[in-house]
Amino acid sequence: MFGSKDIGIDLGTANTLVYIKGKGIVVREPSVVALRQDNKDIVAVGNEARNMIGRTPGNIVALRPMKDGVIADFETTSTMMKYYMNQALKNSGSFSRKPYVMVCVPSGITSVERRAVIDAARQAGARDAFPIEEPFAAAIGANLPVWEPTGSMVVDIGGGTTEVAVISLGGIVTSESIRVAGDEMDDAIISYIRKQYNLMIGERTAEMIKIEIGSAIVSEEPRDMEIRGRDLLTGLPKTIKISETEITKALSDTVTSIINSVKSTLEMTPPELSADIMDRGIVLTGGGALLRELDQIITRETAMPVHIAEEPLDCVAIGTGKALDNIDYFKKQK
Ligand SMILES: Nc1ncnc2c1ncn2[C@@H]1O[C@H](COP(=O)(O)OP(=O)(O)OP(=O)(O)O)[C@@H](O)[C@H]1O
Repeated sequence: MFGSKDIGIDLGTANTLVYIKGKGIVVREPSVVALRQDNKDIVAVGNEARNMIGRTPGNIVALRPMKDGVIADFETTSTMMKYYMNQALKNSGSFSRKPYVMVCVPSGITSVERRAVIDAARQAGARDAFPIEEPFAAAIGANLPVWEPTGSMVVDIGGGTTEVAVISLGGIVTSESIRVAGDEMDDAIISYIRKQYNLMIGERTAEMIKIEIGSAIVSEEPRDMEIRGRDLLTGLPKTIKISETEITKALSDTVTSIINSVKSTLEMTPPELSADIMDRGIVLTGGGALLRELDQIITRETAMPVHIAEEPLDCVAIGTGKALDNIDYFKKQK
């Protein structure tokens, strides 16, 4: 309909993105909320709240309400979603009618929580809201032919979960979801550095190390990096130098879990669809797809071609938005 601006929301455990039909991604912020502990008043949302993680005074807490793929704090999650929805609606001018909203929710949430997210979207001004499964949205966003009778395999590596799915004819044929993804990589780096150097580092430093020198396979010229933390023996701040080789070692268990999940999904895939995947290759989406050499190690271990989607961090949001083109399909499913 002319003038309609339906909305797709990727409510991710690490990042929340809002996509408006015809405009693209209009909100891209971390899924973080800072709350006053006594009365639960919201102090900050998104980037501002993220900068407070590990730095809040006693009465304020900065939290990720969906960390680990489950909604730990449901009310805060709904408030955060409404906040981003309103922000997106405000920035996009007037509407000829209330928008339809497609929400991609973490796969770990229960059906009750799923319904509550949909209700929250309605309260925030949606004409109607529909849930969409994460790997399905990721595959649409990666331009895979999900509606056709051909097998496509997507591996979405987010913050809290890795979702592996084979899709054909508009449905998920086989899938696996594991609670191992970007956050687990950060935790592995934190515990490696604590064990090896007696140095305590925070989540944000661990993520920075992963992005700067993390790799699934050690490169020919391994890089290194200076990091700061708190010496557990003296209690004082300390700077050390760590190498890519060490971080690759720290990440190896996480990477192996992701590879095993891809392998077991392939084992469950009907042969005709496996042949299609062999032709087209496995597509990686989500921020974790950006870990250096992850595509190479999956190719090596599965003997399948592997590609990283264009803009892997945006795939789910774009797919959620594009799914609005097939709104009738989702209405029928509801
Ligand atoms: N260059 C990079 N290398 C490795 N990891 C990265 C890179 N950039 C981002 N990440 C990681 O990607 C993760 C976030 O990805 P994404 O935004 O796709 O997750 P999400 O959709 O919020 O989470 P989920 O899919 O679990 O709901 C974080 O763990 C982040 O550290």
